[in-house]
Amino acid sequence: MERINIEPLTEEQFAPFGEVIDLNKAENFEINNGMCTRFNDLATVELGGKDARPLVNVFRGKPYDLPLHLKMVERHPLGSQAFIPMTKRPFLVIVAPDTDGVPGTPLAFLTKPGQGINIGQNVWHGVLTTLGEVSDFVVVDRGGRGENLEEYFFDEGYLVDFAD
Ligand SMILES: NC(=O)N[C@@H](O)C(=O)O
Ligand code: NI
Repeated sequence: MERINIEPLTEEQFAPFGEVIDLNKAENFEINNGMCTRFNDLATVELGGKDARPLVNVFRGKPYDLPLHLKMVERHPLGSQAFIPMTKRPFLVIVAPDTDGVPGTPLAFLTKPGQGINIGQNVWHGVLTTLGEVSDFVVVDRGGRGENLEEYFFDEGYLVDFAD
């Protein structure tokens, strides 16, 4: 089975697939008489299709073991999907390029503690992959009419782990 090594998440490498949400780099300013810092406009919410509206959700992810046998990636043709961790725990992000409607070789990234991601509309990705312990994420994605989930099951799949 082909192996995929997990790399540190960088804006550059993730740029073709979406945005990295990092409060250390985000636009921010003081509000409420200096009692609050607003980290502003962290990601672009993409909403396509009929009656589209943003959904604000919490996903409580159970931890996966490594090595991970990646059997499937999915995409959301009608909208983006942002994952913002509610705890400062790294998680695994898997994305893949599209080649004529079929995912190419996936890439695997490990976030820094507290970093989130916004996966672009119609971008192939692995489902939320939590590591270590059950973790909550704020997830902002698209609601409305139409089918917003396309799944692709690999013949053999990939073994995802840290390099030896
Ligand atoms: N199914 C669902 O809402 N979650 C997936 O889209 C995912 O990317 O985790
Ligand atoms: Ni998804």
